[in-house]
This record gives sequence, structure tokens and C-alpha cells, in this order.
Amino acid sequence: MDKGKDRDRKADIAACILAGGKNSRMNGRKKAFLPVEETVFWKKIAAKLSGCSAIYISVEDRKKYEQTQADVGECGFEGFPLVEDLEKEKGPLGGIYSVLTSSEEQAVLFVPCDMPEVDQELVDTMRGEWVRERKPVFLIRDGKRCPFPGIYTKEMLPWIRRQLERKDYKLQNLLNEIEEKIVWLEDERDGGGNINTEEEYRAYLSKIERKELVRISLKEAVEKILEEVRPLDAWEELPLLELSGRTLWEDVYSRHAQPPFPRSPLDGYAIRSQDSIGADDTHGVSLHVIDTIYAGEASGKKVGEKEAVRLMTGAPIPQGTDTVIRQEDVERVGDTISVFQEQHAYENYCDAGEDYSAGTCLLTRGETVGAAECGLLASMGYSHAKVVRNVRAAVIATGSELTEPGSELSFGKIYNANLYLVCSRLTELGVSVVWMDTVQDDARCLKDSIEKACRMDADLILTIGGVSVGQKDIVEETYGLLGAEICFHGVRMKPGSPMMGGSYQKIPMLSFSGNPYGTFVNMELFVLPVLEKMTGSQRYRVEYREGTLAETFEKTGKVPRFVRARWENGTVVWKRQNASGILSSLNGCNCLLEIPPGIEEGRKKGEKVWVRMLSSR
Ligand SMILES: Nc1nc2c(c(=O)[nH]1)N[C@H]1C(S)=C(S)[C@@H](COP(=O)(O)OP(=O)(O)OC[C@H]3O[C@@H](n4cnc5c(N)ncnc54)[C@H](O)[C@@H]3O)O[C@H]1N2
Ligand code: MOO
Ligand SMILES: [Mg+2]
Repeated sequence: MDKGKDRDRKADIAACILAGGKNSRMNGRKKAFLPVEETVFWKKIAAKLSGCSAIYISVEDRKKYEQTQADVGECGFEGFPLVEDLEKEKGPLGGIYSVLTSSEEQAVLFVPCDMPEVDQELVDTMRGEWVRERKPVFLIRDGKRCPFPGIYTKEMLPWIRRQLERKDYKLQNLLNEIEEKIVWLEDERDGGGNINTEEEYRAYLSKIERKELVRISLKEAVEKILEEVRPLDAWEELPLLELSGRTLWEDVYSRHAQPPFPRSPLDGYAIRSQDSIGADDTHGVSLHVIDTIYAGEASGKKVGEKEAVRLMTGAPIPQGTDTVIRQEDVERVGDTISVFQEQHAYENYCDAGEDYSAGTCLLTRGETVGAAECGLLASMGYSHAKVVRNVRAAVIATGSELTEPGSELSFGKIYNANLYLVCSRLTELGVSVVWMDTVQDDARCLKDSIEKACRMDADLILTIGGVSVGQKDIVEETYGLLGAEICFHGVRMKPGSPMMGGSYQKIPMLSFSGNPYGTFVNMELFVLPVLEKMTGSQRYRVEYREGTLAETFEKTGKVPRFVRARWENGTVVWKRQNASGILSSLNGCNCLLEIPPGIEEGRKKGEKVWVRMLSSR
């Protein structure tokens, strides 16, 4: 083990990269050789350990690496001293034991090969501590003792040996046992964290290799997200008064004619029109009233020649008669009426099925139930109707600066406006918000929240913020951690250009950009088509209106821009404050005005424009 060793012994400290793990959660891929930024994990770590007198590579079994060495070529351990485990299957403790036993140096700084982001300055600080104190050096982070990166010394060997004999391979126990001999460093700098799974690896790559976003067109982005959307295959049956705003699941047919029987449109007398022939102002025709029918009743009597039946509006017209004469137009004495005008057959006569006949399709799948539809269902005799189950959405805001409305605001913080902006809009759109959460700018927290959203059976997951390219823009990393599919990241639109779309466990996910107006426009342009495809509901179809522009909009750009505006009586007034961080000017807007890219002088005053209405129904 002398090859590749630097003979500078001033510090008398070596480093060792632990590469002996089983890699079981990495589908057998050897973590030491995982590619990252033109190199591989172990080399990236080794570059940060150059201040040590030597860099050992701890492997459980040299032979196991030989095959891989051939595959990785230049990225192999060639030129670095390999230290094989003296005893196998003992985990990192076995590796540490073997290296400390055989190293010439008194102390060895151990870093596992799956910590490619270990902080170089941190490592240097630890080494400095060792030089000063000549004691093992370990980190405490968030109150926890960390075994890595850690400086282990030959002094520790008796304890390590004892643990191996006891078959206790827990490093934590070792640290606890000799805690007094250790220099504990409380340091917030990132030790890098372990990358254990394929998902963590992907997330890590997307975090560090993030470049400028590749923006696709709005049309393409919407199409891509729609590919992830499947129509909801779920309905529920609700009583009439709970149907308002809901989408019909199926066509609805009448079961009977309406009205079901010929009925009187007037309060008066049912007569045979032929009996009135010859009647005029001076010659009344007399008819004998044989019965009275009120609405809701029936008469068993058949009406014969020169007979009439008294009846009220809504009452069934009796057999034998073919018209109804208003009570104001006859003279009645006892059981006799006089008619002074010829009556035409079926003139005042509501036929059965005048409204609709039996078996007519009166409502169709996808229609939204309002008062008219509800009344119609009732007239057909339905007490309930089948409607599409509400879309269940999860909404998660991200941002360590966010404070809940109602609590005290401290410096640097802002109130969480967007969560409410989105949830309120969803409610308007008839969506049930089943998970509402706010998380810090931390990929693991967001991942947890998304997993909870899945457990709530969300049909759609929406996140807000953290999609741009900053160090705390954690959404893409989170998709990586989840193993979620990314359909696009970046859309050619303003505002909201950094938004993302994808899916996780077949649930479509939309991640809006964090600026309030960006969030709003992203939501408007993406959520409506998603809801339309999920529910088949017509309520999500967008209405466009034409109007005359009240003032010239000069600003143009390379991507379509959506400007908040108000359409009123055919005039379109846009709001001066249109920056994506501004929320206040959204108040009172009822449409979005699209400014296409590349038009030379913007949109002129007096020009006819089409606007996209923001209606909810
Ligand atoms: N170097 C670059 N920086 C930025 C770019 C770029 O291309 N290169 N794009 C800018 C654009 S455009 C936008 S839009 C923003 C988008 O940022 P994120 O989507 O990552 O959102 P955040 O950084 O989380 O937040 C942006 C802004 O919005 C506020 N915010 C976030 N959430 C909420 C909420 N729930 N309620 C109220 N306000 C919220 C947040 O505090 C920030 O001020 O990136 C640019 N940067
Ligand atoms: O896309 Mo950003 O929302 O333009 O400011
Ligand atoms: Mg950001």
C-alpha cells in the first residue's frame, strides 16, 4: 500500500474513501464509480482530500473491483492504494479497522464514496483540529453525532477491535463509547449527505448539473401535461340540491312525456269546439256543465254533445272535449253556460308532451348543473343524478420565507399569498382541495408532503415556487428524489416561465413559478385544460371575447406575454402594474390579454383584440 502515496508526513494524516459497501439500493451499481460532472464520485471526493498524506481506497474485496475497473477505465482506482478488508462483511467498521491497522499514519480521515458533495473547507477545518489536538475529530450536526466525515485514529483501534469481537458494527456506539476522547465540532457546513438510492442519485444530478432551463412552447407544454392526465373514472349520485355546479356523468333521458296528459292552460270550461259553431254576440250557445276538475284531479265522465266541464289551470282536459274557454268569456246560470264566440279545436289546449316526450335526451354528459338543469331533472322525476366525482387536488407552497396569514411577520418573511390564491381558484372551479401544505425550501420536506398528498388520493398535485435556477429552487431536485417524471421545465411564456410539469405515480403534477402573478397565470393556462380532460366538463372551456384596446401596450418580447386586464362593454383596459411579483393589480381583472412575441410596436390603442376570460363557469 505505498503506491500513489504522498510522502509528506507533516500532518501525519491520511484520508480514506470507503468504497466497500454493498450498493444494494443502487441496483448493484458501484457508487464509487457513479458519474458526475465529467468525473465519478470517488474522484470528486479525492480531489478534496489532496491535503492528506495519502488517499487510501477501502474495498471489501479487491477481486470484486477488477471487473468494474475494466468498465470504468480511467475512472478506476489505478494509482491509489487499495486496502482490502481484513475481515469481510463487517460494514464500514471493518474497513476503518483494516485501514487504521495497516496505515502508517496515526490518523485517517474517512469519507464514504457516496458523499460526493463533502465540503472541502470543512474537511480542512477537521484536519486542522487534528493537527492541534491530536485526537479523533467528529461532527455534530442538528444535535446528532456524525460518523462521517470523521477523523479516526490508531488510538481507537482497541475499542474497534472489541466491537468487532462483540459483532456490534454500529459506528454510533463506537462514538458514544469514546465520546470523551473526541474533539466534537459543531459545524453547519454540509457534510454532503449520503446518496443511497437511484432516486437520490438522480435528484443529486439534477441539483448540481442544472443549467439554463430549456423552455418549450406553451402549446407543447400543455400537450405534454395532458398526456399525463386520464379522465376520472368515478361518479357519485347526489340529491338534487347538492348538484349545483357539478358535472353530469351521463346523458339524462325523460321517462315520461311532460305534461303527461293534455292539460288546461286556463281556468274555464272544457268544451267540444263543434258545439260552438254559430255562436255570436247575439246568439249564445248553451252548454250543460256536468262536472268540475281541479288541478291534480281527474274526471271519469265522458263529455257528450252540448256538454261542458268546469276545470282549472293545470287540470287534465276530459275526454271528448278539444278546447278550453276562459271563464271570463262565458255566462253561467246554474249548471248552464252560454258561449258567445266560435271556438277552434286545440286552441287553448296543452297537449301531452308539449314540453318534451318520453325518451328524450334532455341533459348531456359534461354539462354543469345549474338551476335550469336542476329544475329539469326534477320535472323528469329524478330525485338524484350521477355526477363526476370532484377532482381532488393537493396544493403545496414552498418557501422558507412564507408565514401563515394571521401570524406575526418577522423581517425577511412574507405572507403565504399564493397558497390561498390557488386553493381559492380551485374551489371556484369546483375542485376539492384535499391536501394543503407549506414546506421549507428543502427537497426532502417537499418530497414528504407530495407523498402525503398521494396518500390523500389526490388526482392532481400542484406545487408553488422553487422552480427557477436558484440554490434553493428545490422542486426539480424533489422530482428526482421521488423518481417522478419531468415532462418539461421551462415554458416560453411571461410570467411564470420557469414552471415545471410532470407526473408521479401516474398523478399529474404542475409546479408553478413562485411569483404571485406567475403562479396565477401558470394555473389559469394549465389547470383548466387538465380539469377539462379529467372531468369531461364543459365548464372548463375558455371563453374568448373580442374588445377594443383602450390604450396602447408597447412592451413586446420574445415570448407570449399575458397581461391582466378588464373587459367591459367591448373595451379592454389593461393594468399598468403587470410585473409577476405584483398581486394587487390582479384585483378587478376579468381577463388575460395575450401579447404575442415579435410584434413590432405592441398592441395599439383602438386595435381589436381577443381576451381570455377568467370566468369560473
Ligand atoms: N438567475 C435567474 N434567476 C431567475 C430566473 C432566471 O431565469 N434566472 N427567473 C426568474 C423568474 S422569471 C421567476 S418567475 C422566478 C421564479 O422563481 P421560483 O419559481 O423559483 O419561485 P421562488 O424563487 O420560490 O419565489 C419567487 C418569488 O415569489 C415569492 N413567493 C413564492 N411563493 C410565494 C407564496 N406562496 N406567496 C407569496 N409569495 C411567494 C418569493 O418570495 C419570491 O419573491 O425566478 C426568477 N429568478
Ligand atoms: O416568469 Mo417570471 O414570472 O417572468 O417573472
Ligand atoms: Mg426561486
